[in-house]
Amino acid sequence: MVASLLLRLPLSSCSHPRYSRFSCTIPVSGPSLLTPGRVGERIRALVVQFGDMGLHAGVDVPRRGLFIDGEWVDPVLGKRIPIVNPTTEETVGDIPAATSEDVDAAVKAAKEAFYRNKGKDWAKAGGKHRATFLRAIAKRVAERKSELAKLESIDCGKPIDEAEWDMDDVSGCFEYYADLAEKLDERQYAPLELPMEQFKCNILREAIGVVGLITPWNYPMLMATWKVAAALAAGCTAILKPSELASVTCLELAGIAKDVGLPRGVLNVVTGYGHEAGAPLASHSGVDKIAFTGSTATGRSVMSAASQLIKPVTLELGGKSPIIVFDDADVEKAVEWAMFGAFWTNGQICSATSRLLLQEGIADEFLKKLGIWASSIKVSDPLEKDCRLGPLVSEGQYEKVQKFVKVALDEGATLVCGGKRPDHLTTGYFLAPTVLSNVKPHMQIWTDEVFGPVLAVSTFKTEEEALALANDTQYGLAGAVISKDDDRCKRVSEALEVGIVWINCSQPCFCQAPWGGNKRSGFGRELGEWGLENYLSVKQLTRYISTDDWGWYPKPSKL
Ligand SMILES: NC(=O)C1=CN([C@@H]2O[C@H](COP(=O)(O)OP(=O)(O)OC[C@H]3O[C@@H](n4cnc5c(N)ncnc54)[C@H](O)[C@@H]3O)[C@@H](O)[C@H]2O)C=CC1
Ligand SMILES: N=C(N)NCCCC(=O)O
Ligand code: NA
Repeated sequence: MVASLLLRLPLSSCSHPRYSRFSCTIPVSGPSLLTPGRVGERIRALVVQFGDMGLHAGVDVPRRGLFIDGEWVDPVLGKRIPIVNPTTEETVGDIPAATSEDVDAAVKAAKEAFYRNKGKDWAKAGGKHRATFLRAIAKRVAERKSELAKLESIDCGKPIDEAEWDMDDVSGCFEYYADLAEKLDERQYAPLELPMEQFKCNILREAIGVVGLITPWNYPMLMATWKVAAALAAGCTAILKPSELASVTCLELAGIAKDVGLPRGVLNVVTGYGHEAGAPLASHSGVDKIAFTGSTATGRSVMSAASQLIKPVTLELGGKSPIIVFDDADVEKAVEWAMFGAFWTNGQICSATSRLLLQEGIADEFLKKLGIWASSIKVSDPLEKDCRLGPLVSEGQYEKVQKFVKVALDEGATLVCGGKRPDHLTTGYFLAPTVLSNVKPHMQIWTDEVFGPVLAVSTFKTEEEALALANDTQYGLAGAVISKDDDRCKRVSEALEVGIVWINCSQPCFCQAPWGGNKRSGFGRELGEWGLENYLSVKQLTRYISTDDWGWYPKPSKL
C-alpha cells in the first residue's frame, strides 16, 4: 500500500526569488520517496506547474467600495461582482455592483460639487486651479505605475509591458489636459469679429455640467482617463462607470483622486453591470452629457436613452479597420505592423486593423512570413517577462472569439496559423495569434468586429479595388496604408472613410491627436483639443457698444 502525506514547505528552497516568499502544500506519495533530492525535484516541478500562481500571488487586489462624494461607500443593495483573473480563471476579489440608487447618490454628489460655492470651488474656479489636481493625479499614477500596471494585467489579461505603457499614457494624458486647462483660461472672453460696429462679441467656454462616462474593459484605466482628464480640465464633475469585467484600476483612480484632495463629488466612480449601473446613468435627468466607449449595440441603447432628454453624447464604438499593403512595401516591416495592428492588446482594441488587404504580387511571400512570425509570438501569463499576447478578457469573450474562428473556417477561410489554445497553456482564456486567409467580403470574419487576436486576409489587384474593399464596411474608425509611394499614401488616406489613418504603421496613438470614427464607429472626437471641447458649452456674449439709440421704432411724439 502506498501511503500519501501532505508536506508544507517554504519555497525558500527554490532558487527563484519570485517564489521564495510563498509556501506550498506538496502531496508526496509514500515515505520512501521523501529523499531531499526528490523533494527538491517535486518543488521545481510545482514551480513550473504553478508558475502563474507564483507571479500572481505577489499582488493583492484591494477591496474597494463605490467612490461617491469623496468617500468609499458600500452599494445600497450590498451586491458585489467577482473579479476573475483571465490568466488563472480564479476569482481574485470583487468589486461593488452599483444600482440606480447608487447612481442617484453619485449624480447628486456631482451636481452639488458642480454648484458648490457658486461654482467657485470647481466649475468656475479657473483652469489653472483645476490643472493642479490633474498634475497631482498624473504624478501619483507615475509613482504607482508598476503596481497599477500589474493590477491592470491581472484584471484584463494585458501583457505587463503594454499595461506599463498604458500607465505612462494615463499620466501623460492627465498632464496634457492640465496644460489645456491652463490654456482655457487664456481663451476665455475671446473676441469675435462682427459685421456691425455697434456690437462687440466675446466667447465664453463653460463646463457643460455633470457628465456620465461609460467605459470598456480593453484599456480600463486609459479609456477612463481620456474622458475623466478632459472632463475635469473643462470644469465638469463626473460619474465614471467602468466595465464590470475590469474596474480595478478605475477604483484605484478614485483612490488617487482622494489622495490628492480632489474636491468631493468632482469625480465619482460607480462600478457595476451595464444594465444596472450604466443604463440609469445614461437616462438620468441630472446628467448633462454622456461619453461612451464600447460596442456599437450598447452605444445605440445609450444614445437612445440620452435622446429622451436631448442629452448630448459622444460615442466611440466598434470597428473593422483595414490595413492595405501595396506590393512596393518592405515586406518584413509591413508584416510586423500587420501583427501589431491585430495582436496588440490581445486583439481587443476598437482600432485593430483586423482586415489585411494584400496586393497580389506580394501576397504569398507576405503570408508565409506572417504565419511563421505570428506563430513565434510569446503567448504567456501576461505578467511574464516579454509576454506579447495574454488571454482574452473573459470566458464569454473567449467563447465568442472561438466561434468567430469556427464560422470563418466553415465559410471557407484558410487557417494560416493559430485558431486554437496554445499547447503550453492549459488554463486561461488563451487563443494563439490567428491568421485566416482566402477571406471573401461576404464572410462574417470580414464584416464583424471580433475583438480578439484574429486577422482576416484578402487580396486585391489595383488601388481602386483595395479602396472599394476597405470602405465596404458599416464601420469607419481607422485604416492603415503601407507603401513606399507617398502620392499613393496620400490618395488612399484621403479616400478612406475613417477618422484615423496610419501611414506605414498601425495603432500608434498620441493624446494630442483626435480619436474617433465615422459611420457606425460613432461620432465626436476624444483627445487633443477636440476632447476638451466635448465637455465645454460655448456661450456668446454680445454687447451693444454704441451710444446711439437703436432707432428701429420711431419714437412717439408725446414721449
Ligand atoms: N470599441 C471599443 O473600444 C470596445 C468594443 N467592444 C465590443 O463590444 C463587445 C462586447 O463587449 P462588452 O464589454 O459587453 O461591451 P459593452 O459595450 O456592452 O460595454 C461597454 C460599457 O457599457 C456598459 N453598458 C452595457 N450595457 C449598457 C447599457 N444598456 N447602458 C449603459 N451602459 C451599458 C458596460 O457595463 C461597460 O461599462 C466586444 O466583444 C467588442 O466587440 C467592447 C469593449 C470596447
Ligand atoms: N493606447 C492606444 N494606443 N490606443 C488606445 C485605443 C483604445 C480604444 O479605443 O480601443
Ligand atoms: Na477581470
